[in-house]
Amino acid sequence: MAFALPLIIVYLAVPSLLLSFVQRILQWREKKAPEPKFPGPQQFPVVGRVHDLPRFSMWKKFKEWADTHGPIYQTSMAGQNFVIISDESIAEELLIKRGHIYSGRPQIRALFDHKNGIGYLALMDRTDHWTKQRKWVHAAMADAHKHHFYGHIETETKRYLMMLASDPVRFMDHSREHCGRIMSRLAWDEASQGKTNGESADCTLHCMSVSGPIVNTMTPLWQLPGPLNPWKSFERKREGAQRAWWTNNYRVAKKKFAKGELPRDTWAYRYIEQVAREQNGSLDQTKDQEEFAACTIGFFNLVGVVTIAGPLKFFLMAMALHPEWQQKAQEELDRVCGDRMPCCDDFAELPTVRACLKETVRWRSGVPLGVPHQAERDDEFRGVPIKKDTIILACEWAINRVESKYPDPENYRPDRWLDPAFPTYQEPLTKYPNFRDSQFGKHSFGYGRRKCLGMDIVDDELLVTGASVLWAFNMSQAVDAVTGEKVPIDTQATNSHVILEPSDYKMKFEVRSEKRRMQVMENYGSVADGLKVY
Ligand code: HEM
Repeated sequence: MAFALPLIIVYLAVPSLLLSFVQRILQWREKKAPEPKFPGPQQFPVVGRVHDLPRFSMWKKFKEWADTHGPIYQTSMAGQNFVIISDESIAEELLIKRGHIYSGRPQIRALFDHKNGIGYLALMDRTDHWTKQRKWVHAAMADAHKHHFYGHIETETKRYLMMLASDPVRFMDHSREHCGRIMSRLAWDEASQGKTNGESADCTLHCMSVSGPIVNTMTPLWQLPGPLNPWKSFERKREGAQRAWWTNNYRVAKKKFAKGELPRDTWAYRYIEQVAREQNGSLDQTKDQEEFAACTIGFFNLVGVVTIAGPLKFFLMAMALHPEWQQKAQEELDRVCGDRMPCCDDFAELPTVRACLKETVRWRSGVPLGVPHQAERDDEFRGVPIKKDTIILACEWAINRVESKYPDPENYRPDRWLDPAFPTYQEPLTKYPNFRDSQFGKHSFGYGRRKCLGMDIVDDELLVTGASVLWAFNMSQAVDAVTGEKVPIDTQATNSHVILEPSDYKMKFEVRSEKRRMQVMENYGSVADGLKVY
């Protein structure tokens, strides 16, 4: 790669220098007053401010700049303009009230055709494909939520508890697989694909993240010709395999539907039944129509894996580090559920458990930068012009640390959702806190036309899974066998993906009693026959 550095410099420098030279001449000729600007870090020629922006944990640098430059500031990176927001109400003004302007998505260099294509609902511009897929996913999610996901969350949680009881060391793997199994069951009646689903999601997220392929930051490298461009060939293979896998699952589901063997409580059933209805019973579809269907269901279920696995892993971490909150939540569970594993119907009676979950997502954001929006046309905000294509980042990490709303922001404080003395307290506690429609913390799920489509399942899945783990286990920090010391956990070490998971850490799970162990095993026994394991 010795040739790469001069090449990068040439690619970055020549067009940018030319552009800046021409702009200066034009400004000088027109004797224009400089345009008003938002404050922001000092910019340097060509690079803007890319040189000291870390690819990993970038959100911390954005928070640091917010502390200096305020709740809305601007910066640029190699010619791309950014507006960074660290205040919820400003984010709402731009991304909700002016959602008709700020709801595009920026180009991610290492992916093919995600803005106009059919593969990635969350990364499309507002095309017809996006409208169609978003509408379909929204309706499918709302309908499944009405039935609390048909009991599959509880069934899979019985398996998850058994895995934690028998193989606690691999709790990180079990946690992601658990989330993958639930989504794969709901999508295609194929829970056994949960592990593949998790791996596929993880790899896709790597490719779409700034911390992923270097071409996502050094974008001109993407133009290197064939043999010199490992990123393009990797992506072609990755995307091809993912599409083929989604399409195969869709076709298998279609065959099962035709034979009357596909369960009605799958998203594939919902889709195929609509096809049959619209075509007077015929299931004939062109290759493109099948691929569209496969991507709609495939991406929907892929995005639901790590988005929940990340917060679940941080929740387990928080419980290990905060025995006082673990105990409070367990007392609540013992009172409400006794010897019965918790379920969706216990929602109203478990405010402490919900507060611990909600605080987890505030304390360690699953999407710490938010998902970037892009200006679809020129605009002006507070007298400052915002040019078309500017990327708007509502930095979740910073928004979650606004002291006036979240006092003592660096610490894990579930009481902020339970105690009327805190600004984020909301009544009645039988309903709040929640993820779906709390007045506070809704920024974690984004804004306006691009708002998250998964909040319903987040409420159910995190509640049942989190409450059930607390019901079954005592959790604590691992202890070093040699020194007898607690093994420290780095709570900020993550994979730095756009949707992130904590890095591997160690902790201890002990079944709360022998009786509880028996219950965990019996629960698993009661569902094992109906579970697809291989
Ligand atoms: C705690 C868990 C989750 C968090 C914090 C979260 C957060 C987000 C955020 C910040 C966005 C971008 C919104 C914007 O651009 O303004 C988003 C979009 C999206 N989310 Fe979630 N999400 C979670 C779980 C899920 C789940 C479980 C699913 C599906 C099963 C899901 C499906 C989606 C989809 C499809 C979009 C794209 C919407 C669009 O671009 O039009 N999310 N989510």
